[in-house]
Amino acid sequence: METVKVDLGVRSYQIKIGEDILANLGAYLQELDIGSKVLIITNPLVNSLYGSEVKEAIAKVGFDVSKALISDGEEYKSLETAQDLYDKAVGVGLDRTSTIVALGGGVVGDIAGFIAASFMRGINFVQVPTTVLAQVDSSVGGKVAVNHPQGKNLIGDFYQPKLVVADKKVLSTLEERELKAGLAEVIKYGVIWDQQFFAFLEKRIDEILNLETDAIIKLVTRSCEIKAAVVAEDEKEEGLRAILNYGHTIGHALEAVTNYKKYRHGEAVAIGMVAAAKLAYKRGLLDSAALERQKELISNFGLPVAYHNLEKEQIIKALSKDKKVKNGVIRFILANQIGKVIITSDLTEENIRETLEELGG
Ligand SMILES: NC(=O)c1ccc[n+]([C@@H]2O[C@H](COP(=O)([O-])OP(=O)(O)OC[C@H]3O[C@@H](n4cnc5c(N)ncnc54)[C@H](O)[C@@H]3O)[C@@H](O)[C@H]2O)c1
Ligand SMILES: O=C(O)C(=O)C[C@@H](O)[C@H](O)[C@H](O)COP(=O)(O)O
Ligand SMILES: [Zn+2]
Repeated sequence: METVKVDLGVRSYQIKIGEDILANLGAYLQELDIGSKVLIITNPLVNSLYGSEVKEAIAKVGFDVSKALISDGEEYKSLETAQDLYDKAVGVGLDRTSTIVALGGGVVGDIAGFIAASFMRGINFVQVPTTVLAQVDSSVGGKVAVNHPQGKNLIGDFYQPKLVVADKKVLSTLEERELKAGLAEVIKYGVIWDQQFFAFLEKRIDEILNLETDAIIKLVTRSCEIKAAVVAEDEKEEGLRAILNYGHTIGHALEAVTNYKKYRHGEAVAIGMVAAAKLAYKRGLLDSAALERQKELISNFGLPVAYHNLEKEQIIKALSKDKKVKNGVIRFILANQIGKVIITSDLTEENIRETLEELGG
């Protein structure tokens, strides 16, 4: 088993990564300083696949375990769903020593974390991510949130889990589209931080798409190491952490204008990364070879590199809701080579319009 530490002083925690480790979950929880009540938050699909195994693993060591199910889909990462979950938390009698376990992808993790952060002003939180995206990104770093109809993750907090347990085994049941969507965030790490990792991804496309254990464990571990390093340096996105938003400025706008229904988060980020690479090329930051390498890797992982049938002006309007906007100015994360990015607002509206035009399919 691999272990990655997220170094945050008293809020430090471990990410355990391995194959077939879910059965040990109860034992891992026993190592934490937590009370007897545990509420697992999951959705019907993940529950049908792993709910019993996880509940049993936790209950067999003596915890008092309940479960809450939320509807499956990004559109349910909402305040309405949160209200149902608060009702459940009160109903099963959680107290300040209780623990919420998020069992699912990023949607479950983000909303379960939001409940953990706010219920009784904060109770224990453990992430058991079951998608590639959640294992490499959303379960780590403490961004918890629900969406507002006009913008992604507009209501949320920074609230760290006490533990993350990523079991490679559960990825075998993922739909191909979900597997590929998660790989967009993995490509992101290569572009923002580690050109060798980017080259590893270019070389191991088939093994990764076939979920070969060595390649996947390496991919999840390296992604978590990079995210942990960034978060340890800037937990609350006062500076550096914004680089984890590479591809998200336009990506989030695409999700919002399509009511969170047309694109998986990773797909929108994939298109957003192509946009960011084109913008960087136009600004003379990035050479054409590095632009092409990004486009090619995104496309080789079966991810979209353009959008279709959307109004450019609507996307531009949605950009103004981005959380990186400061005093009305949009900030972009742009690469100046594979493995290095800068945060800049030095872009004209013309640059953005032109790029959206080119990406418009
Ligand atoms: N907090 C963060 O730092 C952060 C980072 C990246 C993304 N996110 C958020 O994460 C969300 C996207 O997460 P996602 O891509 O995991 O989507 P998701 O949570 O919607 O999961 C995708 C689909 O896979 C299913 N699923 C989950 N695990 C499965 C398994 N093991 N086998 C079969 N099916 C399974 C789910 O039921 C769902 O239908 C977005 O809301 C995004 O904003 C948050
Ligand atoms: O952890 C971060 O920081 C990220 O930006 C990771 C992103 O992949 C993720 O989608 C995040 O939820 C976006 O955050 P937001 O603050 O732009 O909503
Ligand atoms: Zn993301």
